[in-house]
Amino acid sequence: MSIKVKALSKTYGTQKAVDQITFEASPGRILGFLGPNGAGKSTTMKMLTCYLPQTAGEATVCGFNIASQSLEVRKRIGYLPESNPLYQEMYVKEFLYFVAHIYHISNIKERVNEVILATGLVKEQHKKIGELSKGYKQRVGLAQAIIHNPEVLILDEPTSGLDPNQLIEIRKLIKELGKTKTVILSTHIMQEVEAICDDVIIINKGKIVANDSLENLLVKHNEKSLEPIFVKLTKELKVESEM
Ligand SMILES: Nc1ncnc2c1ncn2[C@@H]1O[C@H](COP(=O)(O)OP(=O)(O)OP(=O)(O)O)[C@@H](O)[C@H]1O
Repeated sequence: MSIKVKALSKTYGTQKAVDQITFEASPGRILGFLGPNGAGKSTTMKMLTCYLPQTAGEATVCGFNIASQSLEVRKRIGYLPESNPLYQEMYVKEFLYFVAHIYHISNIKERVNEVILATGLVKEQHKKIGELSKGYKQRVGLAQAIIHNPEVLILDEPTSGLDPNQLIEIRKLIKELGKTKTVILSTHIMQEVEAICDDVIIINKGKIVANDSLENLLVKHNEKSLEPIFVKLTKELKVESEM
């Protein structure tokens, strides 16, 4: 297991954003992290990537503790945050060189060219990031997440804003990466999970309400697709009683 999460919680003031979640993720599998708006997905990802300290519980990434060994954890994780903050004034290639320097990558020129190719940025590599379309900015975000060849990839809504052609390309790339790495991705697109994920966690109001392989989940709920399962497990009780 490269990610082990045990009773991890995050409280903002009095609100429990993440409430004692426990799960594991292993290499060679892609884990889809689903939940309605505000369920706690981004908060969980921020804790796993050491951007946010947990309130309680613990987690390890590749055997390193997220609270006490954050440097070791960060070395092994590639993270695409939800808002994909990029330096708008930098050129694509310049930015990737900059990130590669931070990670002390030895063969920088070769590696930057590799990720530019892998993320389909060849034509845009000499543009300023601020001048790119949303989809291409997303690709730059992915490129910076994989540049140090991390064992674990945490991708917060990696395909949001992509056109259907880009979507297919990026999903193909994530699927390829998932063959050897541990990938956790959050998305609101159920078809995306069905297309690329091996395992599924559904989180609702900070608590895990489903944690299984995609296959098992469909069998257990006797459904052919994920959407009705998601709705059943996350709908408001009020709505339920009205039906
Ligand atoms: N910095 C913060 N301060 C206070 N509350 C926060 C903060 N960040 C998130 N929250 C709250 O924590 C809860 C979980 O938010 P989070 O962003 O983790 O949800 P999410 O599942 O990623 O949602 P979405 O699908 O909308 O991106 C929400 O109720 C949110 O308002």
